[in-house]
Amino acid sequence: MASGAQLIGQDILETLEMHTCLEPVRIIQSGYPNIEGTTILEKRQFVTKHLDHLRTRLICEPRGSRAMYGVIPVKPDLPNADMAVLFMHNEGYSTMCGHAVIALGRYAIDYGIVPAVAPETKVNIQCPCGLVTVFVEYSEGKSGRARFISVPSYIFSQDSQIELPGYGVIHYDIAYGGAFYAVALVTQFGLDLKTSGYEALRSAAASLTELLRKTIKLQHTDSDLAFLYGTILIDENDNTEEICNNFVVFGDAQVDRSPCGSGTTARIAIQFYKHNLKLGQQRMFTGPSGGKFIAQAVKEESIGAGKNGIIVEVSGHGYYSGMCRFSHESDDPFCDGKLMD
Ligand SMILES: O=C(O)[C@H]1NCC[C@@H]1O
Repeated sequence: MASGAQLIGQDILETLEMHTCLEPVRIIQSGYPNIEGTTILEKRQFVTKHLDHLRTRLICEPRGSRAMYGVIPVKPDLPNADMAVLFMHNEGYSTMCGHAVIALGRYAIDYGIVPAVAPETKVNIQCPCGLVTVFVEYSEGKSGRARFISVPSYIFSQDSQIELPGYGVIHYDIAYGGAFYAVALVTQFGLDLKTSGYEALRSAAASLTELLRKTIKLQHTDSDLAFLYGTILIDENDNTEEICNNFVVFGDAQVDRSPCGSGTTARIAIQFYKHNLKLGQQRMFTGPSGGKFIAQAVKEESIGAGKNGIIVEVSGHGYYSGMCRFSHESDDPFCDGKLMD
């Protein structure tokens, strides 16, 4: 096909495509209508209520897939934020996303949102969960690896158990890392992270998430954040120097290809508060793609009500993979996309 071919259809949406450890980061560049709201959580409510057809159009098939993940840049409402973002996935809008902020750190430099500073550029990104600071390596005109400092992570509940039909009694913790995750040992499901198939792992984790969403009540000072985002299946290496494996299933049975940045911060909180990790001690995490993050507990901080949380740093590398221009035709019965397998 000749380059410069004309795009047929209407309402062009332009995106920049990145990924971190294979987990997609589809960043809206143009075509989104004005997003109303003063605070970032009001903006998140606005897109949920009024613009969700654009999320499904961009995230679901045929433009995306069950595994697609997107970012909508919005105007920040915190004075020290360089940029603000909403995150979207196959079911709705996330409150935190580590793999995306790792990619967005580079994007902020390369697309002129912040001036590049060598050897490391600081970018403050306002996320629905709060302000996340990203430090991006920069040398010889090129941005690279990034480390982010997240909002405080903490254990919400620990050593709980529930009867999960088809699997038996499952013991789990719930931890917060900008979003709430259930964390459970994979062996309880009769599975193994290295040898069990992807589908078996996905459906085990999704079943636990679904049951817990129906049965437990989470609390957060912002009620918009008080929901269970997903489940992290882990193996028994919290107290060793081995690589920690994360199999993270979030949204509607969406499998994170990366080790999951926010899940990693939640997991570090569990390791730290269960005395399996000290301040400053680094751990390597890997996910289904084999891509790796390095994380460490940086310091404790009060989260109110006499409780402490842990500030976690996670590092990884995001990469550019292209740009897209999407359209739709008004007589297309699938113009707003559909979630398939
Ligand atoms: O890295 C993360 O935090 C995200 N990846 C997909 C699910 C989470 O939002």
